[in-house]
Amino acid sequence: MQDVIKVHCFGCGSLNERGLQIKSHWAGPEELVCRWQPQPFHIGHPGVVYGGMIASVVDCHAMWTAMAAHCRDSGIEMDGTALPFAYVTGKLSVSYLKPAVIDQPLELRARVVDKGERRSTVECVVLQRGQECARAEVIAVRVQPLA
Ligand SMILES: CCCCCCCC(=O)SCCNC(=O)CCNC(=O)[C@H](O)C(C)(C)COP(=O)(O)OP(=O)(O)OC[C@H]1O[C@@H](n2cnc3c(N)ncnc32)[C@H](O)[C@@H]1OP(=O)(O)O
Repeated sequence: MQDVIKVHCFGCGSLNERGLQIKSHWAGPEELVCRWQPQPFHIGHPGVVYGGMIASVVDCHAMWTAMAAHCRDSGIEMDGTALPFAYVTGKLSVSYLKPAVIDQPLELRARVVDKGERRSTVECVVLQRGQECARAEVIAVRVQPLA
């Protein structure tokens, strides 16, 4: 999905060479998936991924989930042309359930579970080797495109 909209975002921006360059894609009618391989410098405790990095990946993937779901619901094509809106993070709440090891990829699975006029509540689970290591609830708020 990030292949068609090129941005500088630290999480997903293909134009940010120091960013995480995450990619989110639909995996079924409601769920978006993102796979991300932590790098050795994303470490917190020895061998364990720094929790703030997990929050960052969740944050960006959740915004894409809100954005993609809104485009789908509104019949807006994500074809590379500028979108008439942006989503920003209003709230990000992460529960860390198990340490995530640094040398294995993370899989994020997110979906919109509730939608207000401009707010989308996104639930995201973070899996490693099939085990849930974190779970998050993110509030994404639709705003005018940011310059
Ligand atoms: C393609 C690139 C992807 C980039 C992803 C980047 C992700 C980010 O890092 S974004 C940066 C971090 N976030 C920000 O800077 C946001 C800063 N905050 C703001 O700009 C504002 O407070 C903002 C826009 C969130 C809300 O302000 P405002 O537009 O006045 O909202 P308001 O009218 O009060 O509320 C709109 C809706 O959002 C909800 N809402 C707003 N803020 C919150 C919040 N903090 N918590 C929960 N719900 C909230 C309201 O309840 C309301 O819900 P509903 O649609 O159901 O009625």
